[in-house]
Amino acid sequence: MVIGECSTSTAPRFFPMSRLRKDAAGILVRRLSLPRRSWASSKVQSFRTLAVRASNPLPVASEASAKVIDGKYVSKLIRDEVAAEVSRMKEAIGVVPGLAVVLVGERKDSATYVRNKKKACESVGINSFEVHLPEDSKEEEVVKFISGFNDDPSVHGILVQLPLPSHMNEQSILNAVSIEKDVDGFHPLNIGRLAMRGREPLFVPCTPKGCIELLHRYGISIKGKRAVVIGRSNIVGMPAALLLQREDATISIVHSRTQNAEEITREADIIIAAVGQPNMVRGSWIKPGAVIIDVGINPVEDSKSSRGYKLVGDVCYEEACKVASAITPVPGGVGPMTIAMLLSNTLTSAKRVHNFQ
Ligand SMILES: NC(=O)C1=CN([C@@H]2O[C@H](COP(=O)(O)OP(=O)(O)OC[C@H]3O[C@@H](n4cnc5c(N)ncnc54)[C@H](OP(=O)(O)O)[C@@H]3O)[C@@H](O)[C@H]2O)C=CC1
Ligand SMILES: Nc1nc(=O)c2c([nH]1)NC[C@@H]1CN(c3ccc(C(=O)N[C@@H](CCC(=O)O)C(=O)O)cc3)C=[N+]21
Repeated sequence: MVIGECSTSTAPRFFPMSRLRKDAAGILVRRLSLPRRSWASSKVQSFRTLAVRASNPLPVASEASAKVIDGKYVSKLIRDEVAAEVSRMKEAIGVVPGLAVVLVGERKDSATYVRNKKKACESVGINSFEVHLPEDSKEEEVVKFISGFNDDPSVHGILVQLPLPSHMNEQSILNAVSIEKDVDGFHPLNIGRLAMRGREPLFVPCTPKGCIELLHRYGISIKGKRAVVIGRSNIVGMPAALLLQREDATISIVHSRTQNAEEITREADIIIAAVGQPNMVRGSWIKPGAVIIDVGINPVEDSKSSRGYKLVGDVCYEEACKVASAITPVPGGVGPMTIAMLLSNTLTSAKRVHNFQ
């Protein structure tokens, strides 16, 4: 068996993509023009019923198939909104938001992510700046570039691509990013404010923010729900749990030392999986009707793909979609939302510094 393979038995009944797209478009486009809390349509309602069932499980037929939460589609909507705001701002006050990306080393995946971020900036009219430093750079050199971007008024957001080479102290480098330009939301002051009642961070980390945005845009209520976050990293799991808590969910966090991960996860109405273990969450871990947000991006061997590998999530999609009421795919789920949130945070930063409403 290939590492990370989960179910190869009965093929699940997927919604045809064309129908799904149409469905999602019908729901989401309408909702965008309304305040978030009053997004009400019969389609939203019927979807919500599915999600709410989670707290009162009903038997699910073997043919059951979860709704696909289409992150690619929603991220496109958000990018269109950002593009419209960027051009409105440019016309009104002549300011174009700018994002600086700092890449250190030669990791291929990091280089791809940075290239994608650059393309995404271009697509919405945000200026992008990039510095690429060699693997053996000194920490002070990285900090010097960050300081330059901190002082540059045409830069409104700074992102230091992670992971950094192992000889570098990630903490001191991230601390060097001005909190006003911390569009990744990784500065301890931003995270601290996220954790405190009545305090507002300047920026919320992009991936967790993207997860919550997907739940909102699909009309899935969070308040009072039991949510389990699998993973407690500083960049995904921990801020995801804090955000869910701010949305009035009751949270459990599962990590590598958790003894009864499956049992705890099976209690959840909402699962956010951010582990980095291909297909770890199996069908048996999921309460019928639960909503699943799969953050994991794991390359697994695939001789059928021209790249020699394919990307899979932390959740066994084929099994999960027979039990859950809704699920994000990998790819095409949380990943594109992360980039959309980065663009949105950069726009917010530029608006804030220029006091542009
Ligand atoms: N879609 C997107 O935009 C993004 C996707 N990712 C992906 O999300 C995944 C997680 O990323 P990241 O948070 O950075 O990863 P980290 O490796 O930093 O954290 C992984 C977390 O999972 C926990 N964990 C590891 N193994 C197990 C296990 N067997 N059971 C329970 N918990 C476990 C770890 O526990 P412990 O703390 O005890 O070590 C840790 O808290 C990766 O696949 C990554 O590629 C990441 C960022 C953005
Ligand atoms: N400072 C910093 N901020 C980050 O936000 C950050 C980081 N460092 N380091 C690495 C992780 C990972 N990450 C992803 C972003 C987009 C996709 C994405 O768009 N994925 C596509 C697939 C892309 C493909 O096919 O290769 C998808 O899921 O559909 C994935 C992963 C951001 N991260």
